[in-house]
Amino acid sequence: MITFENVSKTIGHRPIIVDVSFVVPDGRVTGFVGPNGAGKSTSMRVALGLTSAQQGQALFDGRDYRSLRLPLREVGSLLDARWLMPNLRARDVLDYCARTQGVTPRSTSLLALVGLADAGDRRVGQLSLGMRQRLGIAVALLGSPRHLILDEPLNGLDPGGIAWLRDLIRQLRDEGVGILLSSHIVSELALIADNIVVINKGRIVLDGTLDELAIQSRPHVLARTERPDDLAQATRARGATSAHDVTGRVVISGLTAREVFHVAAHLGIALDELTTRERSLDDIYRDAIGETIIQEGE
Ligand SMILES: Nc1ncnc2c1ncn2[C@@H]1O[C@H](COP(=O)(O)OP(=O)(O)OP(=O)(O)O)[C@@H](O)[C@H]1O
Repeated sequence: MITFENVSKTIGHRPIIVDVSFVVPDGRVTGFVGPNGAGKSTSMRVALGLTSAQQGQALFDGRDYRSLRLPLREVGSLLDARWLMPNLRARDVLDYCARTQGVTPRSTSLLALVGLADAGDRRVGQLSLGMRQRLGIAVALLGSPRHLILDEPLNGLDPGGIAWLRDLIRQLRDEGVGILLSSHIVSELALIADNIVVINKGRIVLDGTLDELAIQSRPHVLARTERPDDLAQATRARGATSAHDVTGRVVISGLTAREVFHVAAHLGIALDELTTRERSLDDIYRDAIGETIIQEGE
């Protein structure tokens, strides 16, 4: 298990991550999502001992990364595939990392696993971004680690590569590996993650299983009328929550479309549009990061 315990990091006077706490359980995929600059990479870099935090700690089964004697055997990571030495051949990168980490070299089987069987003799600098991502994943898997930290691993992969990596991640999860996987796109994570942790402006703003988040997906009724304030007020009087979206529609939760229709009819409010919208995981995410299109009514 990976545990982030109240991790805070400031650069200059600027808080970069603030009191970050969450758990990456074994045998689960934890999706780590947030907008650009939210603090995902910094949290991962703190965990991997690449940068220090002023407060708190991240532990792998209770141990600090820097205290691990042969880290590659316990923690695999892919932060930025551009770091890979450009002049080395792909096979040599794997052999070099294996030798320095006390891990049995198995470059041929790993290159095959990540779909680079024919590229082992090519220099890293000649590989495409997607191919370097695949090589980086091979490096992460060298020591058959129990924990994986993957920063935007789907970047640069073509649709076939994305499907391949999802399958590989599921397979590793089923073998008991605890995987922390970052992305900007929550719907992309929903296809693979068991848990979702949302970070925004350096703070964790949502943390739950996909099932827990699904419970929050209450449907909304959207109504367009020339008397939006009257309709919003009338539905609130019936115990609903109502707001206006940026297109001027009234957004009502807590009543069905049929009930909204009756409220409007009772007051003689003409409706130009009445629809029900499920709240997607993306809506919940956007609410959490304060990007929702819904503005609270008066
Ligand atoms: N070495 C640094 N010096 C100054 N600011 C930094 C440094 N490293 C990161 N930051 C700032 O910290 C904030 C968080 O960056 P971080 O890379 O962790 O975000 P992120 O969520 O991974 O973003 P992205 O999705 O764009 O990769 C950003 O505002 C970034 O500019």
